[in-house]
Amino acid sequence: MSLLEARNLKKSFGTVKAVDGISFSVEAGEVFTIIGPNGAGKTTTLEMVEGLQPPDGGSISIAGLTWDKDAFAIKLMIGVQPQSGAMFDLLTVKENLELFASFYPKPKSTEEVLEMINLSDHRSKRVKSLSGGQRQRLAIGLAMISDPSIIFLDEPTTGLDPQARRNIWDIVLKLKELGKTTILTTHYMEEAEKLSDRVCIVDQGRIVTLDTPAALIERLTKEREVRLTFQDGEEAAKETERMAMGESTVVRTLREGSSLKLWSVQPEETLYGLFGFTKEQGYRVEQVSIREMSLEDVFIAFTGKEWRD
Ligand SMILES: Nc1ncnc2c1ncn2[C@@H]1O[C@H](COP(=O)(O)OP(=O)(O)OP(=O)(O)O)[C@@H](O)[C@H]1O
Repeated sequence: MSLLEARNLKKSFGTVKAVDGISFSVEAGEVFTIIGPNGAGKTTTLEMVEGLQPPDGGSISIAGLTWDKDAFAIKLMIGVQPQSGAMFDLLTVKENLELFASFYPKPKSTEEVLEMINLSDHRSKRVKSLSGGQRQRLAIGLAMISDPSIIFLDEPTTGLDPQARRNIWDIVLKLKELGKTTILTTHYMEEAEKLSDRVCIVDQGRIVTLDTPAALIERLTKEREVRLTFQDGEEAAKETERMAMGESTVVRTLREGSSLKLWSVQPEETLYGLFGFTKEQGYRVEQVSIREMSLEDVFIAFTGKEWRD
């Protein structure tokens, strides 16, 4: 049995089907990420699993327990990152942690949490004077203060700069090292790819696809984009394009001035052939790259839509 099972969850607001039959299971120790564009239904899904919104249909079980029968026991097992309005602005970081700790029978030590969220040096700062990234780290600290086995983080990095985002990633990875299970929502593909054991891509209230990031990328077409830029300008690019079009591994080409893009089913082999040709012709190649596929490509392949962060 999985640690958490959500089956056929549904939730509508008026005529909007926010969640339209979502099912997934999460294993102990996993970082499980729900990713999707704005309005995809991530928060609604998470809030139903967290017991904050009743589903219109479907079922949720956490360690075999259900919200209608075992709400108290589930609340002791899970930690939910509070919305920033739930923190006390005039209290210090440490005081907020101590206050939340007092709600639980066996909380984690405040010192240990301060260390985990890297706010030990800011323990005496009032919450109102924290930066956006520090507030988010405190919110994660508040989610872990009860020492839960499952931690829910709803878009913990939205609106943060890249460094602040990475600091949050470090905390998620530390939680994983401690054997905690983390359920995360995000609309940053890079984040989902870096942190998650498995990713569930949602769009319009439904699961588009669900698997490990590597397996999702592997499922994509075998075509890879190869780019070359020539020092010798347009003529070299044109001639190399003509040669490439004759290669059986090359699917299509696109040239812009002295830059050439081509899509190959065997990019390394194509490159050997191209280099043989350019050397023979005496063309100097300035830049070469093979573009790796990402989760963003998975989203585009499954939905036919462009991804927008
Ligand atoms: N309380 C509510 N009342 C009315 N409509 C709602 C409510 N909560 C969510 N919705 C609608 O349900 C849909 C899904 O919203 P949800 O917040 O779950 O998406 P999301 O994927 O978390 O989006 P975001 O990334 O913008 O937070 C949206 O169309 C949203 O407008």
